[in-house]
Amino acid sequence: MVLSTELAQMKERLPEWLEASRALTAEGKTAAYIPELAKAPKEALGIHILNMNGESVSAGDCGLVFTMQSISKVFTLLLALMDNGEEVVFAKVGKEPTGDDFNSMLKLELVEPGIPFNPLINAGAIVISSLIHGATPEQKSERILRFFCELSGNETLGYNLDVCRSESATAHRNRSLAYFLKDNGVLDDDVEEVLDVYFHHCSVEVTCADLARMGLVLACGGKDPVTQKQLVPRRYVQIAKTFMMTCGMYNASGEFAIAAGLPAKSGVAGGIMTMVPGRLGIGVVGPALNSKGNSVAGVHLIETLSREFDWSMF
Ligand SMILES: NC(=O)CC[C@H](N)C(=O)O
Repeated sequence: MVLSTELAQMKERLPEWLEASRALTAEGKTAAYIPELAKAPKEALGIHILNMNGESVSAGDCGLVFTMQSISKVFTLLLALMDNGEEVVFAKVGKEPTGDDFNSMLKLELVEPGIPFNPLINAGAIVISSLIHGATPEQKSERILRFFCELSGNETLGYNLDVCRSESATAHRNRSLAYFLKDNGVLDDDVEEVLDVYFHHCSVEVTCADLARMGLVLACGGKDPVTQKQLVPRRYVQIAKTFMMTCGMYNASGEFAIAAGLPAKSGVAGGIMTMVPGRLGIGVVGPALNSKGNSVAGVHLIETLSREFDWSMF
């Protein structure tokens, strides 16, 4: 009841807030280090918000299709935890934010034992890709895609292979990270095979509505509120949401936690998945990024909504 009132208020004000945030896209840039991502419409901004009763509101360019990029790391972490358990996963990746860029190598050399600080930076997510069960890279990717389909309630999710190839062709930094990890004894598998899995899950295409649904499952402790199916153990969802709060917005996570106070995960295609725990799933896209790699207008829009509706968890 209360929620419906909230959604009705949102529906009314959302277009105005969205346009105010859209103005910030002029300050941002699309990701250029993956050439295919540079083609995204820079001034686009869209949002979809879904509640547990299946009611939703959306505004702006919510029909835009984009690749998940780093948002996928939250879900590969969940699958790796389901495949291996906490002990195995956290022997290979840490639990701490880095304060460095998402693709930084710095701490891998500086801090013993040379494992990635957390599963949401590139180095950590590459290790997580290697922990997904499957006999071949294709089988691992297939399991990941199925899992994403289940969580989004969208059986038609697939890859953007142009983005996948574009990333693979220019992934000098991620290759360096992976070889470094191999040398540190953190990666057991063949580097190119692990990267193949990583590039594929980063290039899964979604809309804001898909992200909102996936966020809602996390907001509900791993239970799909539509089907009432427990898709992920609650404990693992707790872990994933904690990482989203501490590391989900890269090295702007502290700033975002203060401004919005919500678990969130961004990707370099401009997507942000966030949630109001126990209540709402939210998907946002705005391909123009700030210097930390987060959607400049998307961050502003979520911060506005959180302030207006007093969503901060703190
Ligand atoms: N921050 C991101 O979204 C990074 C994901 C991207 N695929 C990369 O590895 O660089």
